[in-house]
Amino acid sequence: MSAAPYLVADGLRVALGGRPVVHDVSLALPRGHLAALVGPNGAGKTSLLRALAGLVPAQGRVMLGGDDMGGLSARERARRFAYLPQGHVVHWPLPVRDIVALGRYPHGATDPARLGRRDAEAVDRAMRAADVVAFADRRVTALSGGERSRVALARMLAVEAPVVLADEPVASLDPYHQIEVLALLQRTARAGAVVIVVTHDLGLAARFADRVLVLEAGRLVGDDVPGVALGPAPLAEVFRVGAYRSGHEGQPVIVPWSAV
Ligand SMILES: Nc1ncnc2c1ncn2[C@@H]1O[C@H](COP(=O)(O)OP(=O)(O)OP(=O)(O)O)[C@@H](O)[C@H]1O
Repeated sequence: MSAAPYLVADGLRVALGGRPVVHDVSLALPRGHLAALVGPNGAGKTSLLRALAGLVPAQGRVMLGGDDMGGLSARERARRFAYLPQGHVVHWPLPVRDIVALGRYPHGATDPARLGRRDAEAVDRAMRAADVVAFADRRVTALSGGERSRVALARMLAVEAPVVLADEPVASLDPYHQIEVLALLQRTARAGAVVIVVTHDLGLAARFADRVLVLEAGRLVGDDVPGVALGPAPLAEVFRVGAYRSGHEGQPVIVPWSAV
């Protein structure tokens, strides 16, 4: 695992409706790392992810492996940045396999019924990883909310992009699948991707992230290992909570406990 920065953002600024919502954010993340992006409601987490993926106009620069992302076509960006939007639920009455196959669209696979071997293998890998093989042939509209979330995750994984940006991917999942999905995103990172996961679950962030990015009112106010970025002072100042703190199996345990 190389510690050299791979995804680099320099002075990112986003304004929405004429109001600045991301202020001068710079970060540098190596391949192999899972970063949790945390912060109170409205802090700008979604806006920052979308700016990294080039999905919202932003000032500043995003570099990937030394390449400036500013000059790339939308399709090339879509191959490099797999993005799972917040609360993404698929409403089209299509079979799960076809929805997952849409993840191969940036690679030129425009017809889910006629995938080439590499695309079909990527779709199978993604369906196995997200644990949706059992309902591969069912229409996605006939699945539960949590099952649909995993289909959306599989579609994102099928891109097999070097950067994975997942906005609250475990919000609607049961505890088993929350842990499974974060373990899966951690494995995706270990296999060489940069993974950024937005979450409000500080316990899961502490358990799975190599690094925690703390956003407050559009500014990056923390960027460190979980035990430091989610230490007592930032929890009180940024999140206005006190927490029970311990350790288990070498990982920090942080359970938000009281409003302060
Ligand atoms: N289309 C928009 N036009 C104007 N302001 C917007 C728009 N979308 C979001 N905002 C504002 O931008 C700020 C950042 O929103 P963003 O969704 O990035 O925050 P967030 O940290 O992801 O929030 P949450 O945790 O609630 O999902 C908020 O103050 C929000 O009200």
